[in-house]
Amino acid sequence: MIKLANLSFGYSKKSLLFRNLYLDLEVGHIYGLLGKNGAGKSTLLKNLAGLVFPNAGTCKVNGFLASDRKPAFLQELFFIPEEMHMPSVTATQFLNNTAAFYPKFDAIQFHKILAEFDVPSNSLLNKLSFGQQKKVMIAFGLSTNTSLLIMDEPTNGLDIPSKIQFRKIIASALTDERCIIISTHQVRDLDSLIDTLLVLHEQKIILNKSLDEIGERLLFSAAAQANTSNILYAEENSMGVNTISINAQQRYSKVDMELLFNGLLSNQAALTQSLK
Ligand SMILES: Nc1ncnc2c1ncn2[C@@H]1O[C@H](COP(=O)(O)OP(=O)(O)OP(=O)(O)O)[C@@H](O)[C@H]1O
Repeated sequence: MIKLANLSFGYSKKSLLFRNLYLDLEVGHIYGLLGKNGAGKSTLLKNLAGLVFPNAGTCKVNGFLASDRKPAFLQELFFIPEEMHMPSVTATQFLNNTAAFYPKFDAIQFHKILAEFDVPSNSLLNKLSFGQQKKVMIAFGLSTNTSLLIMDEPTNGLDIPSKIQFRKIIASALTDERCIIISTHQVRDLDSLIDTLLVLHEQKIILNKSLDEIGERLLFSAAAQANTSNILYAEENSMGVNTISINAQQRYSKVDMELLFNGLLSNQAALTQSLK
């Protein structure tokens, strides 16, 4: 559904944010996009949404060049940016004005998600709190039922119960016809939600792997001290040490995304080699 080929992009030609990027993403998945501050996560998402254009290479979504911004491309895409300017209309008025752009929009679903999030549909959007505004856009984005839903830092501004609800609502919205991409710094917010991890680092996608594959190849453990052989990365904490090692015995462990992300930044070669 998404194909980036040889994509290079920079806000100035002299300093590229991405160089010769290749990336294939499919429907039926929830991707989590991680990267350090300034790595270019939001910019990558904007390339996918056709909001900025590559300097070289192509970005195709559903077969359309994102930069062409054809109606058939736009009606299958919903992008929730990190920060939004909300109009002075109610959620119901927003639906009446905007839903027509999305042929698969489901108004019942919209009101249902708003109710689950406990957001009033008759208050002016620009008078809602930041977290409530986010919830309205998440509810709207999900209800468009577009084949591509992109969310940039969606949990930023949500309180703890809402984050739990967010995970539940997103998980239930995934279908075989839909691809959801979520960028965040709050790795824990993606727990039990994403199935594939993308890591953007130093102009490249250095990881694009399902959590199942990661768990097959790597073993994540916590111990009083590092006592396993084949340790690829270790982080000490007050309780002992968290490690990533080669999963030679095919044991099950839950992928610790934060540990893996830190490990990739400090021992990229060994970890990516083990994940090949
Ligand atoms: N419109 C713009 N014009 C020029 N430079 C920009 C613009 N938008 C972003 N940048 C620069 O591009 C780089 C990547 O920014 P981007 O927002 O994509 O990173 P990010 O990974 O999403 O960061 P964060 O995690 O801090 O949100 C930064 O150095 C930023 O200053």
